[in-house]
Amino acid sequence: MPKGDLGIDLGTASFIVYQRGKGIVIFEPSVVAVAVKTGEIVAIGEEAKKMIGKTPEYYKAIKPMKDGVIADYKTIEAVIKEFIKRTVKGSFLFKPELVIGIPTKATSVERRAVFEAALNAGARRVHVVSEPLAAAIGAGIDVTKSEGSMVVDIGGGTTDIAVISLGGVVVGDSIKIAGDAMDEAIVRYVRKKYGLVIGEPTAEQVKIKIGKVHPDMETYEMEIKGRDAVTGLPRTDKITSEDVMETLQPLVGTILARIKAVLEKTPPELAADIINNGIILTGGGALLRGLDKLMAEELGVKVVVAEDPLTCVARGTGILLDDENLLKVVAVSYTR
Ligand SMILES: Nc1ncnc2c1ncn2[C@@H]1O[C@H](COP(=O)(O)OP(=O)(O)OP(=O)(O)O)[C@@H](O)[C@H]1O
Repeated sequence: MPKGDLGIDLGTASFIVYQRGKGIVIFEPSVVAVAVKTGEIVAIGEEAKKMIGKTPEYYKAIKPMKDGVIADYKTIEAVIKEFIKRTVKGSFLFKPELVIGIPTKATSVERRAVFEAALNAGARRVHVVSEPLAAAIGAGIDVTKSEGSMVVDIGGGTTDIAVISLGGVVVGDSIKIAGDAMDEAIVRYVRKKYGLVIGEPTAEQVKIKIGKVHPDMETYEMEIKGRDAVTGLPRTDKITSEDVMETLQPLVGTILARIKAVLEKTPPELAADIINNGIILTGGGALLRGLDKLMAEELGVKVVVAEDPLTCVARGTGILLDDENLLKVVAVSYTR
């Protein structure tokens, strides 16, 4: 494939684009600002995110990805078009080949819609690959082996659990409990315990900066700014890592229960491989302090956090741009 071809991770939290021969060239929040009257896209990513809550009446900020799936195909088409424009500068006739990660549970109709959106956006050929497979490839796993590997990808909208062998997902599950649900839980907790109304971006900062899910991890404190739930006036308060741990416990508990259920459905031979190789954690949620330790204790299996877990899917699609044989095994390809 020529340089300029793209690997794309359309995440609930971030859009990440890998350009062949260059590496990651776009890493933006998956937010789009649209003109209310015309429906025209006015900003994508960081610029659009800044407009949330501050947009004048004639702009609205939308998140075209919801719970890990594409909620708005027309916008995604425009987003892909914009990515092609930004990366394939100057060469108007060049139509890139795209590798796009899609959720495991995407139906054939949704897969087809991704393909249509990408072709309409100006792609020459489109390959779609299941996200946990792309994440595993990005994490350096040889997915074509008969040996089983387990990948748990904790993103913004979804947690994907997949047992992979011979280039496919043998057993898997996808649940709508991931980073966003954690942020929402922190918002509710702070309101209940401290009588303080905070926004989800503040909750996310708390989770990232001082969050933990294992008691052995160090405890920190953080000042949070919000609005008093009773008086409505702005005020600050303090939250600790222990608070976050208490808040996230039920969510992490559910994720662990679903991983256990997948392990129980895994054929014994592959389960033995997983015990030997451990579970690979990818996605932003993998960075939650103490999650690997908690998982290892609760599941009795070694847990490894992939290097740079946030970019595993995008780097996986990038590796596929360079490996046509692997692409044939793991992806579904379309040309008009
Ligand atoms: N250090 C951290 N600790 C805990 N969570 C983190 C950390 N860094 C990022 N996150 C969370 O990871 C999530 C984003 O992860 P990622 O980029 O893998 O998701 P995504 O691919 O966009 O979403 P999805 O896979 O659901 O479509 C966000 O919820 C973010 O808050």
